[in-house]
Amino acid sequence: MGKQVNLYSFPSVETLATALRSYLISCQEAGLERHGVFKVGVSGGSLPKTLAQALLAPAKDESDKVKWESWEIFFADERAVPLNHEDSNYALLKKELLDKLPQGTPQPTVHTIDESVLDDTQELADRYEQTLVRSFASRDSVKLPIFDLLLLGCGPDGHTCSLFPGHELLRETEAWVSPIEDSPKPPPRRITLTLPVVTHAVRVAFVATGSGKKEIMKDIFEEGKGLPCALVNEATGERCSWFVDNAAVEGVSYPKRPFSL
Ligand SMILES: O=C1O[C@H](COP(=O)(O)O)[C@@H](O)[C@H](O)[C@H]1O
Repeated sequence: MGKQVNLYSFPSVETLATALRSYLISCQEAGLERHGVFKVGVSGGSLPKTLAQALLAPAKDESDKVKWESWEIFFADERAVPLNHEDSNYALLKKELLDKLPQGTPQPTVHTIDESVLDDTQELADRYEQTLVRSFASRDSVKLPIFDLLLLGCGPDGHTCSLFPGHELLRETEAWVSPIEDSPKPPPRRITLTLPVVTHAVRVAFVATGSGKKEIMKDIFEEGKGLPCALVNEATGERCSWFVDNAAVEGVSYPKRPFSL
């Protein structure tokens, strides 16, 4: 396992959210410096709620400002459902965060899936890949997109994005976005960023909270076991940071670091 992965553990989700805010602002500023925008991929599951806690807090000062107008938001994975469906990762982000932005806040650019091709997951993935090509290819490497930041979750089975343990998709080397028709977690039909895209990001941050995650955290950090989250750790090393609460890492021997930027 990549020895330098940063594991930050906090006594509460509230303290985690405060640190996550500082981290996001620093990634935002680095993105702005790099290419004048901040390109971030977000996940579904429990992440949007914690993200909202981090980002909806009022700025302490000018240097703590979320520059929403510079944010280009993509989805690390998405379910093949309409954008207003309760299983949609976009709908979740909208409900938890986007709809709660104070009135008058400049809007981020949000890149959603093309709802007109939901019945064909390969086409859905191809069209989302084209969305990435339009945004990334001209400025970044055309071989792989380079996200400024990917915000990922960790499922209780060690999955991240819609990359599941033991699934053949973990061996994908060409596509940027792939379809999956047999997700073990419902709904079964989804699209996901592939592992090479995930591990190519400038920074990767996992957010995992609650005691329900502690067994899988032991597996990921102590044995790896080829779990998708462990594969990301191994490939990204110090570019990867985990924001967890103490409950999620109870009994995990991997050294925790005090949070610093
Ligand atoms: O199905 C999914 O699950 C993962 C993990 O979710 P969590 O609720 O355990 O945080 C999530 O990251 C992914 O985006 C989602 O589609």
